[in-house]
Amino acid sequence: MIATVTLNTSVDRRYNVSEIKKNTVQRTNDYQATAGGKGINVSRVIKLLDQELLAMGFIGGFSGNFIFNELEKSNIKSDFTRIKAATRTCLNIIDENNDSIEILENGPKITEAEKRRFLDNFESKIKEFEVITISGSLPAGLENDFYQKIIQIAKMKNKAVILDTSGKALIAGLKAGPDIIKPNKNEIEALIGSSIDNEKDFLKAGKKIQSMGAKDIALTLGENGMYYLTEDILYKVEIPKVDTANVTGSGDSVTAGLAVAITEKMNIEKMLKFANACGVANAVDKKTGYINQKKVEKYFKKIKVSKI
Ligand SMILES: Nc1ncnc2c1ncn2[C@@H]1O[C@H](COP(=O)(O)OP(=O)(O)OP(=O)(O)O)[C@@H](O)[C@H]1O
Ligand SMILES: O=P(O)(O)OC[C@@]1(O)O[C@H](CO)[C@@H](O)[C@@H]1O
Repeated sequence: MIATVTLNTSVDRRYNVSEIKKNTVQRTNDYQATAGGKGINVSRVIKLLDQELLAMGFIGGFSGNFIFNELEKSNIKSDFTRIKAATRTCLNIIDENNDSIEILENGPKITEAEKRRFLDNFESKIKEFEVITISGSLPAGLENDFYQKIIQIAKMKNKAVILDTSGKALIAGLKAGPDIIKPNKNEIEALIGSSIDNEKDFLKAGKKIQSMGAKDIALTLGENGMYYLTEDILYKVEIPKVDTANVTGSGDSVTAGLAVAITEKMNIEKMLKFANACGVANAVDKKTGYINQKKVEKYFKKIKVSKI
């Protein structure tokens, strides 16, 4: 079974407007609230790919109940740690040209007792999991090494870990040796402090990040596909040009695809095609963190993976 860890869950609110304007009231009928936070998107996509999973993390307040109920409706098993503070809300406002503004709340304060309850519960369940995905920012009150602690628990039992986070949480998480990290361009540039403009730049950055503890690095590049670096091989993944509807959650769909690929023991080239097909399928759909299996199959056939 796959476990998804979302410590900073969120009610994601999408608003589509004709034009994003300042200093005026805008009304719309085209809006939606979804259960979100990166790992919740990962959970939904894993479920849409027909894999068994357990969603873990923190939820609190009405917004936390919303997330719990939405997962129940989708038949996604969850085992959240309830917190006193309320789960956050994140906004995504999209105009007719698909330009968007995202406003992300930092998230609730987690207490010492809540932290302990989560870690104890995670540790008690670890033997049930084959792959663990860990996604998103850390809510307030959690130290930067919290993901590191979770990964250490997983690696003690030889479980595969995919980590998708940024900044100090990523730097600390690397120390515990995640099997795959999934940064996007901004995240990897922030991590190494220089820009990545070509394969050579990525190879240099990737080797440095591997020396910090990561095994494989999946660098997602939006419409430009992905680079994937293992211990000794750099792969380039080329994806088809598509008309996008909402790219939010595409990275999470890639994480879901990677987790499913590991569970199904796909070879690396198939895994890269499959994960990117999930990313593209999410990008063409209006819903956040959502894929249609038929579209995944369609894009899978159009994706090219080459060794560099
Ligand atoms: N405009 C696009 N057209 C086609 N495919 C896309 C597009 N944007 C993203 N994808 C697919 O999704 C993958 C992940 O995208 P991206 O690099 O934007 O991730 P991300 O920034 O982590 O996303 P998010 O944080 O919103 O989940 C890409 O590698 C690609 O396969
Ligand atoms: O604050 P985080 O956890 O980094 O990001 C949260 C978030 O922007 O990521 C998802 C897209 O990947 C959205 O559904 C969600 O609201």
